[in-house]
Amino acid sequence: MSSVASSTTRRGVLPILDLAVWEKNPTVFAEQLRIACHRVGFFLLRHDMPQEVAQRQLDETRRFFQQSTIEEKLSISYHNSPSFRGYMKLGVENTAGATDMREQIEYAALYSPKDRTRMWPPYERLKHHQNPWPHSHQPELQTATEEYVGHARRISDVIRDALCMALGVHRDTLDPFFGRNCTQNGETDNAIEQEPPHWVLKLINYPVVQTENKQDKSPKFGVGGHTDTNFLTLVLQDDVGGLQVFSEGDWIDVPSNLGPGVLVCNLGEQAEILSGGYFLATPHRVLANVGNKRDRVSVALFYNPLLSATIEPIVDPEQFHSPTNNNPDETTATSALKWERSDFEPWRRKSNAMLSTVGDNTFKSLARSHPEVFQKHHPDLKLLEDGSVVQG
Ligand SMILES: O=C(O)CCC(=O)C(=O)O
Ligand SMILES: [Fe+2]
Repeated sequence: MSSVASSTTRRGVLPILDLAVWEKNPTVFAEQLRIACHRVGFFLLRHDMPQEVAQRQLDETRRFFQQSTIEEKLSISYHNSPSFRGYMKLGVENTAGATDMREQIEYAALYSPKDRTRMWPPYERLKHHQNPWPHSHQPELQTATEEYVGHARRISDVIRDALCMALGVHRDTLDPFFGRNCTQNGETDNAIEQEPPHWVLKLINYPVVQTENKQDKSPKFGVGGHTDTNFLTLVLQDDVGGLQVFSEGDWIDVPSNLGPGVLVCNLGEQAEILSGGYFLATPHRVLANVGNKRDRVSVALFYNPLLSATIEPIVDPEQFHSPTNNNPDETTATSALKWERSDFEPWRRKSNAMLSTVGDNTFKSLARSHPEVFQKHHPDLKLLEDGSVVQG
């Protein structure tokens, strides 16, 4: 086994995978991925997009947050978007009851132009044909981001195929959940693809937090501990650091000195369910940016299936045996892992049980996180305690 794969079994060290291995030998890559996703749920990925594309994405993101006036930022406010897209200022999001110390812009997949104002099911209303770009003062943000998303989506498609191989099923098994084919700029080619996977992109800024009031001992986070609800997340980060992963009982630091040629990847709850629990949706958090000289910038692509897809296991957890590895050490490690998995519970939101249809779950999460946008744009709907959305 290569040194890359063996690093996957070292406690406290995040596995590092290389897409070049997938190109040369998909079986070897799938095996490394299987171990990473079963044991850790997080891995670093040397990717194959041009590094300039990734660097430009970070630079344009930083420029937006550092150089725009508040009026320019608010000109693309998510308040004006029925599909919850646009700029969110510091303090509007919270995780586990604490305010996240970050500001962000949220973009998402593009769909065919159509009036979806009062459509049913409500998730149809998330399908927009436009994202709010800062055209007047930073048109480069759109160009950079669309190019970046095209690559990040293509890489996500590859990882999806590799995850199928890792589970011992045919590599197109997940196609009905995601559709196939995407164009370079992340937009839909309707001739080939009726509906795109519902990717969401967050451009995030974690401002330097001044060490405030000594009396206030409550820990602050850029984003508090959580598991992602989507299938796969790709994070491009600058070199400031602060991202941590909960693995084998400890919070471990994600290295931030590897440059824009490396993406941080993690699996979300949809991948855990689709794999019958074999892959982990691992808790992670970002420490508040205290004591650093610069803001931290990251760009997270949340790769989701089609909004209409229903998430259920594609492998039978009872029947499932590791497809390529019969090593008894691995079996022992796996049973230990199952026990440790209960440690994740504090970071799973109990009140936030996953709804099986991707669109229902996505709409519920957005409506819960942004009640004012929900009320403003969807006054005909009500969000019930259990997460269902009803008319009236
Ligand atoms: O900014 C990061 O590095 C990660 C952000 C994250 O985990 C999230 O937004 O879900
Ligand atoms: Fe996350």
